[in-house]
Amino acid sequence: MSAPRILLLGKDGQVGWELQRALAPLGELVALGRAGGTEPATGAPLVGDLADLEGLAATVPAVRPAAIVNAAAYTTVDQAEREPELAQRINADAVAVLAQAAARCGAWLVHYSTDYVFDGRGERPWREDDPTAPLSVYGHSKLAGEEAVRASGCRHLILRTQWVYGVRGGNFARTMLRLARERDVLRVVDDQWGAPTGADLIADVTAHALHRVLSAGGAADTFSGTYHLAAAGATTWCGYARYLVEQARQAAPDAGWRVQAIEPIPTAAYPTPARRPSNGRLDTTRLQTTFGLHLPPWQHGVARWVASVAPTLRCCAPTGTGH
Ligand SMILES: NC(=O)C1=CN([C@@H]2O[C@H](COP(=O)(O)OP(=O)(O)OC[C@H]3O[C@@H](n4cnc5c(N)ncnc54)[C@H](OP(=O)(O)O)[C@@H]3O)[C@@H](O)[C@H]2O)C=CC1
Ligand SMILES: Cc1cn([C@H]2C[C@H](O)[C@@H](COP(=O)(O)OP(=O)(O)O[C@H]3O[C@@H](C)C(=O)[C@@H](O)[C@H]3O)O2)c(=O)[nH]c1=O
Repeated sequence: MSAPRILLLGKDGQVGWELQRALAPLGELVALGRAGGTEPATGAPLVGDLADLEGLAATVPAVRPAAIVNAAAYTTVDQAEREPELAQRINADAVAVLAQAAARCGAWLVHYSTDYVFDGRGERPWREDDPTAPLSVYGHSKLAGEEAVRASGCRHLILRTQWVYGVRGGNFARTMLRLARERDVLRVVDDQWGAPTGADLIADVTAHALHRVLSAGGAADTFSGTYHLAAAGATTWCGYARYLVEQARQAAPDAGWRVQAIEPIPTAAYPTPARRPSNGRLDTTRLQTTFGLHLPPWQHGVARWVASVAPTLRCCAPTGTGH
């Protein structure tokens, strides 16, 4: 039997970058960024821009994948409040196109969603079937994407994750390490809870789960559904920032650290255009029991990530005093 074809969209994002590595052993990977590419066998043009709905619809049958993994998304949470139509187009309309195309050609669709589909009430970790009630345009658009996948009837894995950091692209961790070298005091919200989750962990778990479903034959349908995927444990953005800076100071003591204090503040003291959930904790029991996984504590991945970026901190210590 020939190796299954996997169509990856969003190959240049934090998760997409790690997926290129993690999915490669599973089959023949056709990985597209926004600029698209060409079909390996025929040379036909392939569309990777999720805003091009027609092109996207034509790309899936041209590739004839066994699975589509969609890591492309509109992820700038505050900007989405000003661009709701674009967020909806990328995070929902394009996802609907992918899901319908997957249903037509019998492909699996792996799609990522977020803790921001919840309103953040209470303290109990959210389970997959808890009621959703997004607080932001981004959250609404991601929930609409989820609903489009379910409505299409395609076999799917919707993986809700959170607080992602990776070696590619911007993220909260990178911002904190920059600010800690520019400012004496950082003020960071201490009443929003979640688990920082590495793009590498997300990609590895995706590959593991996808391998299981692609090799399960007729029994695979039972895997189709929504799963929470986050590192174990929970902290606040402030707890996360403190851990990051502590680890980074140890890994790169000569990187020009300026910060003297990381002060905990309430959400109200850091106003943003988008509202964010206070409780974003995700209960990952379903994923762990279904796929026989054990997810590591969030500190493990963060410490590894800091070690990987430490050499760049040393060589790029900021020299200015800017605030
Ligand atoms: N980042 C996070 O903290 C979290 C992310 N998620 C979800 O995980 C998934 C992966 O996120 P992550 O890797 O962190 O996100 P990134 O923002 O790192 O990557 C998203 C990718 O999508 C691309 N993209 C944006 N618009 C388009 C478009 N119109 N056509 C094609 N590509 C486009 C971006 O390209 P470009 O750089 O050119 O804009 C980027 O490469 C997403 O579904 C996201 O919603 C869930 C929870 C938390
Ligand atoms: C820079 C900064 C942020 N903050 C706060 C603002 C906000 O409440 C929190 C996180 O800010 P960010 O904007 O970096 O993170 P944000 O973009 O909200 O991160 C989210 O991204 C999307 C894609 C998701 O799906 C979520 O799971 C989550 O990861 O930290 C401070 O308190 N102090 C600071 O100096």
